[in-house]
Amino acid sequence: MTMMMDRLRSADRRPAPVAADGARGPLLTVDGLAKHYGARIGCTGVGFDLWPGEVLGIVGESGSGKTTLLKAIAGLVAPDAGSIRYDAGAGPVEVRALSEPERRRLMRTDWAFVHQNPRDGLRMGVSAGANVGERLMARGQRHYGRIRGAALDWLARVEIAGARLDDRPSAFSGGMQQRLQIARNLVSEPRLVFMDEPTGGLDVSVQARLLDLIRALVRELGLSAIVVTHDLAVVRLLADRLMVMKDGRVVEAGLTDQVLDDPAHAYTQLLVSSILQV
Ligand SMILES: Nc1ncnc2c1ncn2[C@@H]1O[C@H](COP(=O)(O)OP(=O)(O)OP(=O)(O)O)[C@@H](O)[C@H]1O
Repeated sequence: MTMMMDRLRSADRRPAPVAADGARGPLLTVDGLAKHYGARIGCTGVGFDLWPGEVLGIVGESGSGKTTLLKAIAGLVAPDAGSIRYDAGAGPVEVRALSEPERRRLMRTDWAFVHQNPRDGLRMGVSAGANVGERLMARGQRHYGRIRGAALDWLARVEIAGARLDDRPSAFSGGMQQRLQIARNLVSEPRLVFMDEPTGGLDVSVQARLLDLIRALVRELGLSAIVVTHDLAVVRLLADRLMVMKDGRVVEAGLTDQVLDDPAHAYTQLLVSSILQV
């Protein structure tokens, strides 16, 4: 299995893009990552590289381990085994070896996590403006006018009227809450964004608009992202590369169009054909 994954990784590896900050090589390198819940496998033996500016999609049916993998990488659940190396430009750092304050600082600055349910990623008791401004304050920004200006700017970028700045997220629709969560996450200019079913649970028309917005922001900001979804249309639109998971393991990986148009693994063929038949 490991050999197969190594082969997949080297086969789909593209020349290293050079990031704006001059960093070369993968932004993130995951190796042998595993998380068990008692005897049950959450995910196991997962390895991949993520290059600067690249969007990686993780697909698979319910229970295949997508969310566990995403949270294990992002440090929201503790992995049992494996390594996660992150390179912000000064050389790779083993994330699992960071102290808790260092890891939290990484999550507040370089990394961001967009939850499927905006309630998990927003503070529902404070205003939209405070939700967006908070991450700037966490990065040391203290100037009220500048924080308010940045919050207004980001509300506009996610298509929320500036007049809603002082409203609480509970007064927003589901789609607006998700856009606010995205603004809250992107305002601090993270390099790496984790997204767990970012369009899940929304009406189809709202999903399409949100997907367009995410795609535009990812391209405009040159973000690297890992996007978990069970929706192949989402990865088709967003992801450069794809990993297909089944029973906690990666069964296929490659360029998105290649995997979707010419799936090698029987399980991926089933996933693709079941979608096409809908
Ligand atoms: N907190 C938990 N406690 C025990 N088992 C868990 C827990 N979270 C996930 N699991 C199990 O780990 C496996 C992978 O679950 P996970 O939620 O990562 O899959 P998923 O692909 O994200 O599914 P979905 O698309 O439904 O969210 C499943 O067998 C699940 O039952």
